[in-house]
Amino acid sequence: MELIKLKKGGVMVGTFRIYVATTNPHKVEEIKEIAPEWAEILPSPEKIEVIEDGETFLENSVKKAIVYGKKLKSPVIADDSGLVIYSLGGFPGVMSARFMEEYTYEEKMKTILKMLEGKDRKAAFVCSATFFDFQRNLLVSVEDRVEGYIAEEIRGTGGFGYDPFFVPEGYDRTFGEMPELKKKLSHRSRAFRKLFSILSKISESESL
Ligand SMILES: O=c1[nH]c(=O)c2ncn([C@@H]3O[C@H](COP(=O)(O)OP(=O)(O)OP(=O)(O)O)[C@@H](O)[C@H]3O)c2[nH]1
Ligand SMILES: [Mg+2]
Repeated sequence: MELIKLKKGGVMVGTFRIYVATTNPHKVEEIKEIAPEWAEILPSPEKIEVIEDGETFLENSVKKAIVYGKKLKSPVIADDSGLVIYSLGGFPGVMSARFMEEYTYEEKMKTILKMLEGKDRKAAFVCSATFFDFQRNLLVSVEDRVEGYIAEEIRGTGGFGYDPFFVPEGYDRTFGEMPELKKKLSHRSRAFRKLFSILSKISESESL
């Protein structure tokens, strides 16, 4: 059975509805911006509690996809992502959201800037993107990252989370100062472009 019934004689005959297994609306917006025309990306109709006890972005991404996919009985995509600072041993990593959870991102970033005094500032954003189709018991996971460094100060108000102090490689402005470039450069757009391209290939192979 074709994964994505979209084309008859090369003509688009429909879209493939996919819910995003997330509580983070910024993620839904960023995934929508890069999704292919055949994918109808929607926020989950319900917020489902997922204990993110995985040690890696991959484990948490797969867990979110399976928990939401089983509950919604619909195809879903999930994203577990975070900031990795190499000189701090990969901190905050999978704890990026839970680090100083009760504080603002401004306060979180100020604390990390203090931790980085005199240290190497190389960092990366990492995103593990997972597709899960409950009916077909099909799960696909990919991961990608954007390398960069932590700026000396917080700059810009675009994007979300730690964007205002992350400078992607090859640029001198933070994601917070150039949110429009995230679409091209970010860990999320890279990971989900990879994922959507794999799903297209699976669908094409099934219709062969
Ligand atoms: O500045 C940022 N720009 C980004 O593009 C980005 N992507 C992830 N993150 C940070 O990493 C954690 C995600 O944690 P996370 O994957 O568990 O997501 P979340 O808890 O927000 O929602 P959910 O998907 O788990 O429901 C959060 O602290 C985010 O701030 C980012 N920060
Ligand atoms: Mg989370």
